[in-house]
Amino acid sequence: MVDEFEHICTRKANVPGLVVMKDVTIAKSEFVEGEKAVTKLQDFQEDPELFRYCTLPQILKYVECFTGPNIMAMHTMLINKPPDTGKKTSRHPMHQDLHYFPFRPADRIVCSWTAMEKVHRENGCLVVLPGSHRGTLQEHDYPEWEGGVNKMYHGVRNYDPGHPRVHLEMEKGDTVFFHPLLIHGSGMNQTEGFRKAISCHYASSDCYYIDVKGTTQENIGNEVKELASRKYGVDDTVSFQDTWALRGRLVKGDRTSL
Ligand SMILES: CCCCCCCCCCCCCC(=O)SCCNC(=O)CCNC(=O)[C@H](O)C(C)(C)COP(=O)(O)OP(=O)(O)OC[C@H]1O[C@@H](n2cnc3c(N)ncnc32)[C@H](O)[C@@H]1OP(=O)(O)O
Ligand SMILES: Nc1ncnc2c1ncn2[C@@H]1O[C@H](COP(=O)(O)OP(=O)(O)OP(=O)(O)O)[C@@H](O)[C@H]1O
Ligand SMILES: O=C(O)CCC(=O)C(=O)O
Ligand SMILES: [Fe+2]
Ligand SMILES: [Mg+2]
Repeated sequence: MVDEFEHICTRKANVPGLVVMKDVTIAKSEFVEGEKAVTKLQDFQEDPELFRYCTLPQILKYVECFTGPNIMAMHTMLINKPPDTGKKTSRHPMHQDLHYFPFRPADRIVCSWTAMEKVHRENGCLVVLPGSHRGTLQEHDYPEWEGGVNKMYHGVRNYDPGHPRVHLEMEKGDTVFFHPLLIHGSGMNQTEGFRKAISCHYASSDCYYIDVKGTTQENIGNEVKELASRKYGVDDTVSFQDTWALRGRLVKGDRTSL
């Protein structure tokens, strides 16, 4: 999967629908080539080699406990957290993934996140607020960071910095499964290496879409729709829900609703 990542970065592989995202400070500075420019690959569901991650039986065994037998891969990412440029933009603000998802119920959604190498505090491991998955969805917005923030890196507004945190230091291949309401983020990468992880958000295909108009999710819904119209030229008839229905891919069972 590391090889496939490199092929994508050097354009030896071209994957329909895949979004290659650069760190904001790297994108706005001079040209950086290949994988060193890439912060994250998003939506690799049409890449056979990377999508193999989403179908691994040793992962689905646990996913099925939360989703039941009809399992959709709704969101796929390969994160290549770069060495921080000094602006602290390699951080990911504390957030709840449910903010991005116009479907419910939350308990039928689960994320698997696998370390592709040793992750620790120095290279920016995941940080979680234990127990926060028992709360509700919070208001999210861009954090006020001096050095800039990556596109769509919304964070929880007014979260309690005094809440206990747990740093998830992991060995290569270790996998964490977490609830979409769990407040989490990741720190700066203070090493010279790129910290790689691969993840998939699964949901039961029996989940249903919700309308985010008038909710705290309206801001991200509008941002995603703007991106879809800029990138694919689609008009306003393509909804926030549609952008998810188009990207979601069945991994097991039947596609009943999503
Ligand atoms: C169907 C579609 C669906 C998509 C849905 C995604 C939903 C995901 C939800 C789930 C999320 C789960 C949780 C999460 O992971 S949250 C983080 C998720 N982030 C994204 O999904 C980002 C998606 N990608 C984009 O928005 C675009 O590809 C960006 C904007 C990144 C590049 O744009 P484009 O491809 O057109 O490239 P360009 O080279 O022409 O640059 C244009 C301008 O943008 C500037 N720029 C470049 N890089 C960045 C950056 N990192 N931050 C800020 N700005 C950036 C660049 O300097 C230039 O500005 P200027 O110099 O003109 O001022
Ligand atoms: N959708 C989910 N994704 C990830 N973890 C989950 C999800 N739903 C529940 N969990 C976690 O799985 C474990 C079992 O959950 P369950 O709700 O069955 O038990 P519980 O006794 O209510 O525990 P808790 O009070 O910690 O939630 C708990 O640790 C819970 O936090
Ligand atoms: O890998 C990380 O740093 C966290 C990424 C994350 O939480 C997300 O993209 O939703
Ligand atoms: Fe997240
Ligand atoms: Mg419970």
